[in-house]
Amino acid sequence: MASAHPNLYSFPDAESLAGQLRTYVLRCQNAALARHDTFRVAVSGGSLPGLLAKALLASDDGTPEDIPHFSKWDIFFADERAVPLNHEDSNYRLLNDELISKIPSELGTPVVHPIDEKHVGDEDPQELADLYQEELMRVFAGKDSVKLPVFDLILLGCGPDGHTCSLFPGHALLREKDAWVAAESNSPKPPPKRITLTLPVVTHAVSIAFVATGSGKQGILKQIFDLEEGASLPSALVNQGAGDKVTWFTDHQAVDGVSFPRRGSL
Ligand SMILES: O=C1O[C@H](COP(=O)(O)O)[C@@H](O)[C@H](O)[C@H]1O
Repeated sequence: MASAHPNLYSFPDAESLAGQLRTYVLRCQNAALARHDTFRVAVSGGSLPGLLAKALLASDDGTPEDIPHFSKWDIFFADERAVPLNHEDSNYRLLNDELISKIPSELGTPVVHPIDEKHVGDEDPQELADLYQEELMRVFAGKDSVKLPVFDLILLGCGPDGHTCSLFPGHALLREKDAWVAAESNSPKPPPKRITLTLPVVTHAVSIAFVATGSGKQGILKQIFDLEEGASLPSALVNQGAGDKVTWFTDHQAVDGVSFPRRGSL
């Protein structure tokens, strides 16, 4: 368990949040490119892709640090629903519609790693999860044996029940220790069948960012940051496991009533 605390930021509106999210993501990108000339990022669905697109499709400020080098990006999904890639519930489709399809050609084209569509109709999503884990192993491990992949950045959402990725409160998947990708057959939020990165993979990343906005997140953020009873929620477990590697991007509405100290600028 990490001893340091997560970083909590709160902004007045989506524009200012998106501007700071851009700075943060591009700092992670630039550090990763300096380390290994590639940027391996996992992205969630829900409200995140829209804000991420707002951040990354904005004009640059003219400095070399402020340019997304998408041709160096490997984009994975922090979780995905067991539906075809063109389905309205697909996180791939959402990210593609919001961001990937709108990237100007001069910024390059990322390598995107979707789930294997052939298995979305399976009764049990385990094979879908296993195949996605194999894809991660191909990229992160090659011929070596690696205990856990090291994402440069994982971008997360936080549901009003405290779930993140497709890790839901009280589910056995929260205790998974070995698998990199796990199957969820009974998601309380539809659709029920999904795959998800596991908690050890999420907390092992170099950097982890949550984006949570709006009054609908108020109650759960208070539980996660201020109250003992929130300690077992999946998003709180990420805070506990990764400490100051975690940065929360919220708006004032979402953290209204939260006592945990927060800042307004990176
Ligand atoms: O079902 C999901 O929900 C979470 C949270 O979504 P949000 O709209 O409340 O931000 C999301 O992070 C996850 O990827 C998605 O599959």
